[in-house]
Amino acid sequence: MNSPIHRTSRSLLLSTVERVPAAGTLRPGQPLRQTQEARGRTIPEATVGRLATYLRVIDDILDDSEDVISSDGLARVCGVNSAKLRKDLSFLGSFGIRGVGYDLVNLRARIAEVLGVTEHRDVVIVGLGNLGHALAGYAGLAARGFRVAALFDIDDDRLGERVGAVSIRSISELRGVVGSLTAPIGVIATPALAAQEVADLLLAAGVTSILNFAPAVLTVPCDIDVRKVDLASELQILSFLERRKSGNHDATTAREAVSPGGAN
Ligand SMILES: NC(=O)c1ccc[n+]([C@@H]2O[C@H](COP(=O)([O-])OP(=O)(O)OC[C@H]3O[C@@H](n4cnc5c(N)ncnc54)[C@H](O)[C@@H]3O)[C@@H](O)[C@H]2O)c1
Repeated sequence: MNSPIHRTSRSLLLSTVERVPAAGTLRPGQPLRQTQEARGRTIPEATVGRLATYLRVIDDILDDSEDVISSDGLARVCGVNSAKLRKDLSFLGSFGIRGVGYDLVNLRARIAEVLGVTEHRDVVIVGLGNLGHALAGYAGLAARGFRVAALFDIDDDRLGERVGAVSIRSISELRGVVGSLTAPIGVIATPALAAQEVADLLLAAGVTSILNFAPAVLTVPCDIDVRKVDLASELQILSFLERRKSGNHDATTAREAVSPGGAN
């Protein structure tokens, strides 16, 4: 692979943006209008992370048959302050109904569009051990707009085993199966030593977004997005912040550096 550059973080370019009418002019159920104005606006990565939280919370609220909520109320249930929520949502357009609150149906549609989950997005999981099984069987994926489209493992003993509605296939089938999907996200749940090899297979099959659970740094071209999930690192950060509570100066001054988003 030419000029490999490892990437784990960047701001996200909002390239297919439409801007909705100004606050007070949007009625519940009114379709969003497209303008040129917001094309190319950059959404900070921390905001994107919080948008996912807002989407989940809005789904819960809509399940309770509420379709309008005040800005303070939405901020409270999302666990952020209302200034931050308003700033985040300003990247999407305006959804406020003056004196009433947010139109949740339109707001949900807009967030889902920005996150690319208006239709189910395919996910393929490689490595169906303990973690892979848990991920593949996680009902929350479907609820949040993702479809487990294919499962792959190198272990012959696992082939054909069903996890939910999907059978585990041989890793040798990955290229053909994944190549037939539309913009799938690849999830790596193999041992660390196999992670780079698996990433290379996913890239060769056309995958451009990878969620890596293996404790390994992946080398990928600069146009590939890699997100890493590391439970142990998160625990280490909490451990670090725990020191802060006991008055440790280093932890106090570095808090912003480890928790820039602060949404969760
Ligand atoms: N990010 C986190 O928070 C977190 C938490 C737990 C585990 N992990 C990591 O997730 C990975 C999986 O953990 P686990 O407990 O499920 O391990 P596991 O040993 O139970 O499962 C690993 C699976 O990967 C398969 N595999 C190995 N090489 C492969 C290859 N080249 N192609 C396809 N499949 C391959 C194995 O056959 C096995 O089924 C490990 O790297 C572990 O360190 C991360």
